Amino acid sequence: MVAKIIDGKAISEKMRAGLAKEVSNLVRHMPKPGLAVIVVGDDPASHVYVRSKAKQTIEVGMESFEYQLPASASEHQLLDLVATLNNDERVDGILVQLPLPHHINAEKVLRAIAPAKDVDGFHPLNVGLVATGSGGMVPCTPLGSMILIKSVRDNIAGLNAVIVGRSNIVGKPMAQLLLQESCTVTIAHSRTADLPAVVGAADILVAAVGRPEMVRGTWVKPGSVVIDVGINRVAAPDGKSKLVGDVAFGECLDRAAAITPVPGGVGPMTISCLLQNTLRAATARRA
Ligand SMILES: NC(=O)C1=CN([C@@H]2O[C@H](COP(=O)(O)OP(=O)(O)OC[C@H]3O[C@@H](n4cnc5c(N)ncnc54)[C@H](OP(=O)(O)O)[C@@H]3O)[C@@H](O)[C@H]2O)C=CC1
Ligand SMILES: Nc1nc(=O)c2c([nH]1)NC[C@@H]1CN(c3ccc(C(=O)N[C@@H](CCC(=O)O)C(=O)O)cc3)C=[N+]21
Ligand SMILES: [Mg+2]
Repeated sequence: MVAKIIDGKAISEKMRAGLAKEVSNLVRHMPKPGLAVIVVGDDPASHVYVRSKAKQTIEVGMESFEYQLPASASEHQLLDLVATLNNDERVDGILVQLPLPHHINAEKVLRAIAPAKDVDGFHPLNVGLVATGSGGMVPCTPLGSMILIKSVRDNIAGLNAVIVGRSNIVGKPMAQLLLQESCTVTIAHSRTADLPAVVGAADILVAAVGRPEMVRGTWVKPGSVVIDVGINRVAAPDGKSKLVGDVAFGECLDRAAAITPVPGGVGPMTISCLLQNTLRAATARRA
């Protein structure tokens, strides 16, 4: 078997072309949808993401507002800025880039974002709505991963889905979406006994661990769909660095039915889903 490589970059570009059309229709009768992104501190990786988010936001015809606070910014300052943006009519979506510096309580900040503007889907109200299948803003990375799964499998009901990783931003919401689609869902984590055996039962595998190429090809069930969420920067032979996922991609090519690459898989989908959530927030809020 030769795995189909799922082209997240191409699918995300198509999504944005569709969003751009919708936005151009919308702005005939309302102001441009706006996305505000707040970064605290000067982590270079965060800046790369935030720049590319801003660029793509503008490309689909929306307004981008960027806020940079120093690493020394207080929790109070950040909460103040969130409150200002909650009340800013031009702003439909608010994203606070994670992780935050340790002296800031991230949970408190996420709860301060107006749920209607919570385009990350991290506010407890949206987490609850998604968990009960009652709507709510769906977190971007799981949403994008689900679109990639659907691009290769029409009906996933009854399939065994295994997620490695139980974070609030990827693993847990991914489990909710797969359960909603009637998969039999297993969530594995650092305390899981015999991870290779658990992974080996997966018809759909989602790896969201943050450990370069931890999932080996021999673990993967033949014929499965492999979604690699991991983004890990590692040293390359040429002395530079490169991105690799949480899955040993090359080892899976003759086992999996389909697999996402890193880069060019889930990452670009995350940003397109963020823009989709922003458009959704704008239409809902201004209706
Ligand atoms: N493509 C994209 O758009 C995005 C990519 N990412 C990437 O996805 C990866 C995961 O991110 P995130 O969810 O935030 O990470 P976290 O660090 O929050 O969570 C990692 C999870 O992996 C589990 N884990 C760690 N080591 C092992 C192990 N040896 N065996 C099994 N499970 C293990 C942890 O278990 P435990 O809970 O027991 O500690 C934890 O649940 C990262 O590489 C990140 O960069 C993240 C967000 C978006
Ligand atoms: N509040 C919040 N929401 C997030 O959604 C969020 C966050 N904080 N903090 C950081 C993580 C990570 N994340 C990525 C988004 C896009 C790519 C992406 O586009 N990656 C490209 C490669 C980019 C490169 O070359 O560095 C790819 O995989 O092809 C990666 C990672 C969103 N996150
Ligand atoms: Mg997101």
